[in-house]
Amino acid sequence: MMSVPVVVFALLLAFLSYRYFISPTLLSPLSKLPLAHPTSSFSGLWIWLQRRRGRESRSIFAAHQRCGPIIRLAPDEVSVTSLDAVKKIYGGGFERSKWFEQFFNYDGTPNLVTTFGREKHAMRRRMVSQIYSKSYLLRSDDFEGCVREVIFERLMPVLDDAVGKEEGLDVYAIGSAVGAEIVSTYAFGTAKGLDIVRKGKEKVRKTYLENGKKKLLNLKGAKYAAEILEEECLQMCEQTAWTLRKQDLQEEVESVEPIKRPERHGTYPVPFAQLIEQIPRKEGTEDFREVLRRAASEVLDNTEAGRVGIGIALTYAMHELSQHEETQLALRNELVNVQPPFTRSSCQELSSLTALLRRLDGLPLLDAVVTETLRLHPPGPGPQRREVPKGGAVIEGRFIPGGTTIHAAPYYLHRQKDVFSDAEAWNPERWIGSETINGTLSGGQMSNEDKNQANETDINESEESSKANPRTWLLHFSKGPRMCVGDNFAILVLKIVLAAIYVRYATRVIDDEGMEQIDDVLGPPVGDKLILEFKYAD
Ligand code: HEM
Repeated sequence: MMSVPVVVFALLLAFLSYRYFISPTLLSPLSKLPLAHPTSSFSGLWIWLQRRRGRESRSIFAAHQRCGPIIRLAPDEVSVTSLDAVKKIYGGGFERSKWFEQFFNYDGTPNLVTTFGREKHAMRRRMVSQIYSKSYLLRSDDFEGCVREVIFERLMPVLDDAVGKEEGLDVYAIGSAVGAEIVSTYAFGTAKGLDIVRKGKEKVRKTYLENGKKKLLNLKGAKYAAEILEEECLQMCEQTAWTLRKQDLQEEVESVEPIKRPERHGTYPVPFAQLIEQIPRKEGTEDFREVLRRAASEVLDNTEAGRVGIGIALTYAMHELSQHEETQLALRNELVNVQPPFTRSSCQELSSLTALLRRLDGLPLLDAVVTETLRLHPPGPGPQRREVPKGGAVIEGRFIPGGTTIHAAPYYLHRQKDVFSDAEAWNPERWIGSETINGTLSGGQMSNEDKNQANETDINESEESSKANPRTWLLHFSKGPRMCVGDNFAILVLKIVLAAIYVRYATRVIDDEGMEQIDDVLGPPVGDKLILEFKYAD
């Protein structure tokens, strides 16, 4: 006769073996999928280790090359590389996985990234999608004002100062600062938004960038850094709200007793004004402090997206151009031929910057440089996690149960050998003459809504015709209803900054040690810097 403890132990062992080994390995619908690693069916250890060692995307890519377009990484995690699967997951609007909860700001105050649930998300997205659309930006005096101030009045003197200096300039730092500042000034107006780019702001710039890095990469002191950034952003919200209120009061007074209206100081805070007007009406929030916190959570997330996304893309575009002198010359040639001329001296005096932005947006080589940089060096190269909806879904002919984490990643979609020849080479030429989702080469100006439709069409293309149109494989802004809402903003900013730089300066590498991208969800340079030499172009 077995004693009671032995029976209990045996039952427990049987239950654990069933729950954690037999069921996931033999009975789960996922058991038919190829395994990224022999242990993937019953353990998440392998993929956890790859993540810890900073080899996530490279390891998953290698596993796909061995095992095909759909693989199991862990008992409840699947990765895909086929376009059909991407269409279903992202075009079908699968929810973001709980992993994204780390992007809440202010103790769980949501923003667009962390708004779960289709309807709630669509409602928040409608508040901002129009003011970030290309058609809006290219007609906006406020966007033009931000570009003029941040790029021509604040950035250019810093670059002029770097000319001829032996120590060169850290382009990763200044590019990240430009990315954050242009989003922040659009959100709060040039008078109240971030001011970290210009000469004399080196100390605040360094502190801001360090706090951003600590928060995002969860480095030592991340919590404290996050609190500082949150407090700073909330203060900008409070000051901007106060300015808006003063303007309203002023207008009330003026309508009774007309007096000369004072000049408005700086640009209008477009996204912030939109958020504080819409959040109470659409989300039913009466408490003004809560409205401010929600607006701050949104703007802080956008500003960080600008710092990271625009910062990384700018760094790699300039690194590649500094190594490809012939492309740098061809780009300058394209820029100096823009009519009316967009030359070194006319930059600051351009009477209509918007007209210039439109022309720059239509330049083939500039567009190709940006697209190729985002293909080979996507700022977020890693997996874009989604959750299979309740009831499950059929992906690549396999049934995937509801609740499974599923994803694709730009890193391996952008390296498909049968789509991109010589995929590891930076070759902007591959995009010249190719069709475009953003409508840039055809000179069109699509709104976000137009583009979402184009994206749908693009999502509905067959695998065969998609191979002929490599743009359909690009995932750097994701796809579908949860794709990046700032994509047009980011592309326009990248184009105007690169144009303003390369029409005026020539750059050369001084120190590019550690330029490989961190292999994680976000991919800044491992060395955390890129030092370039600046010279005035001939
Ligand atoms: C080159 C620059 C940028 C890149 C590569 C980029 C990339 C992305 C990607 C891949 C996503 C989807 C992430 C996922 O679901 O897994 C995303 C979402 C988002 N991005 Fe960007 N982004 C960039 C710049 C910006 C900027 C400047 C803004 C500021 C407005 C912004 C705002 C957002 C927001 C709000 C979302 C969430 C959209 C939603 O849930 O509906 N991004 N971005």
